[in-house]
Amino acid sequence: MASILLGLWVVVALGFAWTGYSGYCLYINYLQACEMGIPIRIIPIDHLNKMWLLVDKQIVSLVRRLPGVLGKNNLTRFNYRGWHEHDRMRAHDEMGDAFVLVTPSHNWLYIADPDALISMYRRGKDFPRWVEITKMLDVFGGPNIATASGEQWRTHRKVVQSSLNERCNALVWSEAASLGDQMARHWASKRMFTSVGEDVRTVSLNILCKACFGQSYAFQGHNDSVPTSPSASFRFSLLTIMENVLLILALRPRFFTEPWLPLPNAWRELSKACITFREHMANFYNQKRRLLNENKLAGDSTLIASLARASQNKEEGKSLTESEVYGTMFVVSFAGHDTTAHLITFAIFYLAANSFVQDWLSNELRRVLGHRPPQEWNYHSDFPQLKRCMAILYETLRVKTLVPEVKWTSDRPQSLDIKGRTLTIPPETLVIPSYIHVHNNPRIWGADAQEWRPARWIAGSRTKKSISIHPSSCTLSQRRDGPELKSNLYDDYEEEVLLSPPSRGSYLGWSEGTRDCPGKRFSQVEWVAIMAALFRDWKVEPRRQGNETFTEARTRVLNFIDKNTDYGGLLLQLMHPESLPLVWSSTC
Ligand code: HEM
Repeated sequence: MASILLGLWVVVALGFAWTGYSGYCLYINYLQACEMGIPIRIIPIDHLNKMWLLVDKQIVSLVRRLPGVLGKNNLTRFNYRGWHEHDRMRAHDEMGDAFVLVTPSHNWLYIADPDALISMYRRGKDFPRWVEITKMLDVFGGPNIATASGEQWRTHRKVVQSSLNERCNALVWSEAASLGDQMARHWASKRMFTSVGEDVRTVSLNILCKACFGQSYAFQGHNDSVPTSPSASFRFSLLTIMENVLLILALRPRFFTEPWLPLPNAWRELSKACITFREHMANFYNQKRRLLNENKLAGDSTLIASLARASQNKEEGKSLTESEVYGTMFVVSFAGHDTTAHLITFAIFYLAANSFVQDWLSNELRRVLGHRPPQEWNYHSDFPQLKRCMAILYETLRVKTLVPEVKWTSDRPQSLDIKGRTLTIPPETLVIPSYIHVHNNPRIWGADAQEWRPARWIAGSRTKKSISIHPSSCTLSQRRDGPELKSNLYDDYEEEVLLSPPSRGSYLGWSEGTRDCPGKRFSQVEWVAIMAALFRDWKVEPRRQGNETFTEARTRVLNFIDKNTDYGGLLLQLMHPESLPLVWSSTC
């Protein structure tokens, strides 16, 4: 009894001590934030407190039920993952181009001025990535390309970039076209389907496995897939890990593999997945290392071959440890497949709600690809012509920017000009590009900035004069004056030009500066080939409910996208796409 009381007393005392210490840190951070002279909001818990990450939304939704200010305050507005997705433009509209959220751990400075952002990206040394956030990704080894900094990061970046080359892109193209085609046929065989989220993830993971790890898998639809072969189990283990990524990042894989812990069955499955994933990574790596030692790796430029070479490199500053190799394999798997997959899922739902955009897209696909089967599509000649496919990618990533970024000032104060005023930012301040505000700003994108309208990225003959100089010189009104989609008037294909973003700093989908996304081209090639395979000969619609008209169904889909956009794990995604059934049919 005495020991229980003592235990309770210790817990309560620790609770008080922690609260007192948090309050003190919050006060110090508040004083520092005041020095910037910009609007301030105070929140009690840091966004990236690991335990908070697991329960933030549940707790906030409970607190919201309380009456008055108890339920409506800074905690319920700003203190959970993805708050900005729900708040949209409000915060910056209320507080201007820069404001700060004060937490006990750090001050979070949000910036929405594109000029200030681009100058921040250009000064990569003054505003490096805050690797503490990505360090969570060192779960299967590391440091890796996403978590290292300085010289160590440069070595990682060179290795990864050297393998994500044009040869890799050509491989991505043919694999994506073939798998996209298999997926389209699978959906057509069901006609009504709900597995878009899982199937698209399978396809994008298979492409990544082929292009980066040299492992080829045929498409298997969701529920049809049983991990029968050792190779397929790699894919399943990675998918299981991705689905539970937050749990793994918070508790680490070791927790799940401790045999003596009484874990629920679902967690035991996760434990198996972690072990299997590790075994596969080791097999892939050892296989390449053996080939390298036997001088049989020449001509293999896959990521895993480059990693094996780097691990055997004896030159100082150019070699990677085995743990770094595994860390990079995991991070590239994570960064390279969920991103594209979530974006394609959004696009399929947008297209289901916009049949005239599907017609616009398939006109281009038929003109460029004719009746050629996917295995005859050519990366070098076909890909650059599929501008409408790219427009749909740019537009989807504009309205659904998946990857949140965090930079910081490290151990020094930094100054940054924001709309003609120089802001002095204290050391250790986190700096967040407010991409939602930048990407939805009507002053940059026009009055319809909040709408998903891919044609804004295409300039046609009516804008020919300005586009013949340079696409990015196209003005806002010329962008708005793009091809009239609904009537499909526009057949003067020769003159279509894919536009660049209106100005630097106005489009942040793949980030900017030295730490931008090295997989940008990979994802573009993958996207275009999948879209081509899906929409040249097929179309998608929402399954109608009762006597619902097309317009009513369209509104339902658009509302569904709005309501279900959230951070499931670390990325923005469409939650529960399976709850809105779609119909897939041939247009031939
Ligand atoms: C549409 C798909 C994609 C989007 C929107 C995207 C976006 C981004 C963004 C915004 C960053 C910077 C994150 C930060 O600063 O914290 C990033 C980094 C990264 N991305 Fe992507 N990405 C995509 C696809 C890919 C693919 C296909 C790969 C690999 C095959 C990849 C590999 C990486 C890696 C390794 C990094 C870390 C780079 C570094 O720290 O130097 N990404 N990505």
